[in-house]
Amino acid sequence: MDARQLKVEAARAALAHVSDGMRLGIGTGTTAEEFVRLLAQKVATGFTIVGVPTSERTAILCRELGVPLSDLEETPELDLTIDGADEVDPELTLIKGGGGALLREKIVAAASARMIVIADRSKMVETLGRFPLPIEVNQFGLRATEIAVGAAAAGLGLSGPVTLRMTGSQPFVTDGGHFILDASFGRIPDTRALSNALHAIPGVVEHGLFIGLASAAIIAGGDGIQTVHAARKPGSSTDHDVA
Ligand SMILES: O=C[C@H](O)[C@H](O)[C@H](O)COP(=O)(O)O
Repeated sequence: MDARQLKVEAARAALAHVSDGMRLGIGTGTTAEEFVRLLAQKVATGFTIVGVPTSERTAILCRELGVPLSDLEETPELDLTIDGADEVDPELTLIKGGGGALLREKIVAAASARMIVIADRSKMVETLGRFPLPIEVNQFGLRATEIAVGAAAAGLGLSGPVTLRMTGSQPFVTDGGHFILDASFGRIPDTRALSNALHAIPGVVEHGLFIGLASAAIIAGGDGIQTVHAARKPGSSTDHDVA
């Protein structure tokens, strides 16, 4: 099975958790897009859901395929969010934001009673950090924020290049109008400490560590589907908690 087929299988397994009438957070990225395609097929047969997209990109695909949409103003509490991830560890702490949607994704996940992550097995790691950590920052004071991010990491014994994400010759701009710094710190043994340190920097809008948000991960591999459940009650401890 190729990588795309694995994403489709994870998305298909997640669809089984979607019930008629649900208020659904809809993620961003290539895996989430496979979910949208399958969801649209179900909607076409009369299945009723309302979706809150986590990016303009996802909203466009949903509209094209006829998936009914709402937003968090109209529908501030969601039953379930289905989203992809860049890395997933055994505790279901995630790195997200490879597609630049981490801020809206985190807001939507936090507004959901449950979050199910869908991914192919290549995203499972023992310790997060192989994938550079996306950090969404205000455009104002970019250089100062970049230096503060490096210093915060150094305080935790982490180091590595922090680079401004580009699209061609221009900085990548998120749906919220911010920039993204990609931080290649390598292994992140204490995700909560890094989360707290990054949140203490005024120019940091949000970061791509999702702690305590995922309830389950549906992981597709060549040998089938594995569902990993979170050990703790989701929402009881989030990445905004002080350690
Ligand atoms: O900002 C993008 C998101 O966090 C994506 O969910 C993540 O990058 C995974 O994307 P993909 O399914 O394309 O690997």
